Amino acid sequence: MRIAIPNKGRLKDPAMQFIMSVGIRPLAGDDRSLMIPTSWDNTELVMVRTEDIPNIVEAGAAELGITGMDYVKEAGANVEELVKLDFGRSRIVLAVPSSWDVETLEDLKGREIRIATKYFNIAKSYLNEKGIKGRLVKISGAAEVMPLLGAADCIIDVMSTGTTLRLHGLKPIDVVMESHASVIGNEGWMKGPESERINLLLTIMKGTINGKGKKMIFMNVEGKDLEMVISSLPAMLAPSVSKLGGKDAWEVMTVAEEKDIPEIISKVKNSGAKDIVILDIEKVIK
Ligand SMILES: Nc1ncnc2c1ncn2[C@@H]1O[C@H](COP(=O)(O)OP(=O)(O)OP(=O)(O)O)[C@@H](O)[C@H]1O
Ligand SMILES: O=P(O)(O)OC[C@H]1O[C@H](OP(=O)(O)OP(=O)(O)O)[C@H](O)[C@@H]1O
Ligand SMILES: [Mg+2]
Repeated sequence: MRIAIPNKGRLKDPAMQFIMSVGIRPLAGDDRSLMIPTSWDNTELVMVRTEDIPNIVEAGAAELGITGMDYVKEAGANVEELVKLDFGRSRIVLAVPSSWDVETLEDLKGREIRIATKYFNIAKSYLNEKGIKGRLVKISGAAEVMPLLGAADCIIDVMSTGTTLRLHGLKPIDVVMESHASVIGNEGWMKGPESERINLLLTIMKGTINGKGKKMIFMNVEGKDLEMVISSLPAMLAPSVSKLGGKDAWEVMTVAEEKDIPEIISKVKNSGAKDIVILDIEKVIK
């Protein structure tokens, strides 16, 4: 099985970290190697450009890939979004010069504008859908400088904090699309010879995401305090309680969100819990 992951850009590191957290370890090859065998049998990582991954997966050259959904849409690739990931979030916006007396899309109607973008296809269907007359200027990056240069009037580009837009005298007036990174698959993966292994891998990937930000908490509680401690705990279903040998004491175990841990510690300690142990959760497979 082949998994295509970005070899450059801002999705490269989080994608590799995600693959490793799933339990797939790249087996050291040359730093510049673009095909890397892994600790999983017959599973290799193919290191390619983020924007090429939708086409590579559509062609079946890799069964799975990690890329941005903006690039999936731009490529118009026939692939399936299989696992939504928690990185690569971005917003593609239409931005115009701040000096323009234009606040909404409506204000642009009737004007002939030139729009610089690397998202040519996304921009084309956006303009059609919104009924805006615009000539697209295809560029490969640094879109924000194009209006300053006079190469275009406006841009359609990625914005995250908005700093780059401001720095170049631009303001966003509409969100064209919201994007995030995902694991994508070839449409035919369910019928392919690798389908069982892919399915298992997807289950583990989802389990890894479910486990993020969750902790397991163990504590010892005397019988007289048990009810009070249990009532102050969250749980996926209910806390599990087991008797400690020989005395009226219990071990209580539950799963909680990391952000709730300080409050839980304070509550259960005040209710009489002792020997509180908190452990990381690697995966939660449902
Ligand atoms: N602030 C951001 N700027 C650009 N892309 C972002 C940002 N935040 C998230 N992304 C997402 O990351 C992906 C961009 O990856 P890509 O490797 O093409 O660009 P990059 O990191 O800017 O590298 P380069 O432009 O140098 O090739 C897209 O899916 C995009 O939506
Ligand atoms: O809203 P901000 O927080 O300022 O971030 C957005 C900027 O970051 C990216 O540029 P990048 O550095 O990837 O350069 P590129 O345009 O050449 O890809 C993106 O293309 C914007 O220019
Ligand atoms: Mg970039």
